[in-house]
Amino acid sequence: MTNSSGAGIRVGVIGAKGRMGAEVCRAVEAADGLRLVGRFDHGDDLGDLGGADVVVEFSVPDAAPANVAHCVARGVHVVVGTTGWDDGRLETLRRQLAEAPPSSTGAPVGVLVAPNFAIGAILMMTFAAQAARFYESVEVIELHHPDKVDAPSGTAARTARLIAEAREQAGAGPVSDATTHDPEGARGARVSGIPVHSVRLRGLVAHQEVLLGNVGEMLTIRHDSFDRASFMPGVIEGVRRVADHPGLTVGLEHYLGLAAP
Ligand SMILES: NC(=O)C1=CN([C@@H]2O[C@H](COP(=O)(O)OP(=O)(O)OC[C@H]3O[C@@H](n4cnc5c(N)ncnc54)[C@H](O)[C@@H]3O)[C@@H](O)[C@H]2O)C=CC1
Ligand SMILES: O=C(O)C1=N[C@H](C(=O)O)C[C@H](O)C1
Repeated sequence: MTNSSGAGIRVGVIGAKGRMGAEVCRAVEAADGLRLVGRFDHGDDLGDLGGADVVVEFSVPDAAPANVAHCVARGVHVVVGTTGWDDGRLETLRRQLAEAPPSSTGAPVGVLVAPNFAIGAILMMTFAAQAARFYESVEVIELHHPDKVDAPSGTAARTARLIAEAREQAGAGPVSDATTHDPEGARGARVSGIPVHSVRLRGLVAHQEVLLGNVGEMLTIRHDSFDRASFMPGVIEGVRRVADHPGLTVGLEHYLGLAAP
């Protein structure tokens, strides 16, 4: 995509003072054909978004829907990494997109909501969904830095959802679990029927294990982001390609040819 002035893609970043937003600003400034035109954070007037063609949104779950709606209402494409997009929020966003004005090039607006931009994490989710129907038991353990405000992680919620969908399509039953007494919630959360456990530990960045068990065997699929640099190639790919994907796309796998048919 080039903008109507042919000067490459103008990019705005919301949540620009945060851990991810600051990293995204650096990555955009270093990327060929992208120009950083606006940095926005809590309390800033988003206004015309600095004239951006594409906005990258990494703020907090409670703020992201309004920020994205602001962009969409102005015909600006959005790449969203912020978590918290449950079905209700996604449905509202679909309606907003249906009523949105066209982008500066006249094309319909595109929004990419991606729970995780790291290629390994996307592959982990894909592999977990592929494996899920072959195993009696599946559990997800996500491990993050203790400054994270939401649990379970967006990646874990998405993984559980993909696993549950794959199992349902294959006619696999619920995961085995004889627990009837768990007053402290030691068995974790249930997301789409899949147990999910959240660890918060100083020193960690973003990590996840999917454990799949059968009689006499276990398959472990693990991904580790040791540095937020791991998310940047995916974010930049999203910025470059979001205009070619009108409407709402959930998951970068759809841009990479990795999505299940
Ligand atoms: N999709 C992905 O690959 C990844 C997603 N994330 C998600 O991105 C989000 C941000 O994560 P971090 O950067 O670690 O958090 P952070 O707390 O470091 O940064 C959030 C930033 O948003 C700002 N903010 C708060 N309210 C705002 C508002 N109303 N408008 C604009 N800015 C506002 C804060 O001041 C802060 O600078 C989280 O939901 C996290 O789970 C994080 C890493 C990777
Ligand atoms: O808050 C984080 O750090 C991360 N958030 C995303 C999530 O909740 O899945 C992506 C990654 O795990 C890092």
